[in-house]
Amino acid sequence: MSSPRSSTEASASAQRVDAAPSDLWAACLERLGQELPAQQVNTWIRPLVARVADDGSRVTLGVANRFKMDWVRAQYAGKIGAALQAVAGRPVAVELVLAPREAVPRAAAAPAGAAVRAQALARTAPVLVEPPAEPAVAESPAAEHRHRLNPALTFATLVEGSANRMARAAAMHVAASPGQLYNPLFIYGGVGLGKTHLVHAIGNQLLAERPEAKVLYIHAEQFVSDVVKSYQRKTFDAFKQRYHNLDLLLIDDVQFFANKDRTQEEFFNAFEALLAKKSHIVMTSDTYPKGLTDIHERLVSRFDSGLTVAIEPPELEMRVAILISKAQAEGATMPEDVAFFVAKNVRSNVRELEGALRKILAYSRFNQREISIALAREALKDLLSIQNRQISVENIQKTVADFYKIKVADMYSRKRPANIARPRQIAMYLAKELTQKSLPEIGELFGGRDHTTVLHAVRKIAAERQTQPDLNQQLHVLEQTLKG
Ligand SMILES: Nc1ncnc2c1ncn2[C@@H]1O[C@H](COP(=O)(O)OP(=O)(O)OP(=O)(O)O)[C@@H](O)[C@H]1O
Repeated sequence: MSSPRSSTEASASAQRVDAAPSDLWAACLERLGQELPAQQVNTWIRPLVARVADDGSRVTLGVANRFKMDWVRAQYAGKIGAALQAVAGRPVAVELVLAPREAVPRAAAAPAGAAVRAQALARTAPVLVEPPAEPAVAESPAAEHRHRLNPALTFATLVEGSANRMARAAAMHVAASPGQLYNPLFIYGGVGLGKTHLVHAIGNQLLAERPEAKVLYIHAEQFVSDVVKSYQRKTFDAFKQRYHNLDLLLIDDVQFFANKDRTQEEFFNAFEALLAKKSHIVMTSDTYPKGLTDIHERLVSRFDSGLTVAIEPPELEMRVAILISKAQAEGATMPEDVAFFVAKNVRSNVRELEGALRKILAYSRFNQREISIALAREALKDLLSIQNRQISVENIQKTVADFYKIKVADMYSRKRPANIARPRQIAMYLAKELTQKSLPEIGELFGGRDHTTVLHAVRKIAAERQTQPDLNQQLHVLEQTLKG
């Protein structure tokens, strides 16, 4: 378990040093080390190549590439400025610049000379480094290509499991060879299952290999709003310039294009232009292409013309692996038995798992207690009681009966026509998935059926879900409805 945050906060505030210019960056790193998780400091801040002005009024930080520059600026510039001010005892200007390549060599390249020393020093010990041999190049906003990627969402931080194996493999293929196979790549699945994470990972991977690639991540709603603005301002040329010249377009939640004819037309144009120049398009949606409503057929058929892959809700073991890995990233250790306990109780999606983990970590830090099942139970008290209250077999039977327009009484009846038997099997499957009830208990609640009948239904629906997108989609809707 990580040490409680409160004690480090106390020592951080006591550590005002009025550092001399030559020690300023070292002191700043030390302070940030107390305020932020070690992983963040080591990944993003320690590798910066710092140059402190002689009078200590300004610190210039060399960043390896634009991508890192965007992230450091958005996430850490404010914190770095505040830490510098705290340790210097007066405001210190912070400037981010692109460091010449040789000042911050890429890991793969053989490092040489002063630049190596600078980087090695910057990585291992918080010291003031010499100014780079060549003047640093301040980034010009005009030259900056804003890809809007979140650098934290990478393949490395995406846990693999059977739920996302195929989508992940296809995504990695696209990142390695964009414009070739699987174009467009269409990824669909329920809420919070990692679609956005996966598309960011594609963009981040491509940029890591080819920093000059023109990559854009955009949410479909933002695309809609760009179309509207271009319409109002009559700036469609600029719009085309922006979207038609990309190497990789990552567009999230295309179901938002429904009923927006002009947007669909512009997207169709961008789509055709990008495919013609062998650029890659990756889309996500909450449903498979033919399940999209109010989107023109010509667009739907194009969505489906490359590879369409689903991301399923993660199975138990994958949920456990995600919890353990996310806890580790936060600098905490989650014992396996606790991870199993949480994963068994939080089944819906990864976003909810993350929420549960955050609660447990905060509860543990606040109370200065080790993470255990008892602590997790207390931390998740509200969530667990809501779940227990909401998902009952009766609730499932009613929801499924409503959805398929049959009578609730048919859930217990002996009737066998397919339009009744199938929803009943679906309800049994959901009862097994979403409640803690045993097979015999479920059988009892379905009109006193044998547990083998329930087992047969559960296996049948689980298998069909893998091969029938329609059924899978209906189950997603039912699950989301039941989980509220
Ligand atoms: N396999 C995974 N391993 C690690 N983290 C994951 C995984 N899947 C999802 N996550 C995390 O879960 C959270 C939700 O994922 P994400 O935003 O990608 O979901 P989504 O499918 O795009 O959801 P929505 O449809 O609501 O936009 C993110 O913080 C993401 O990093």
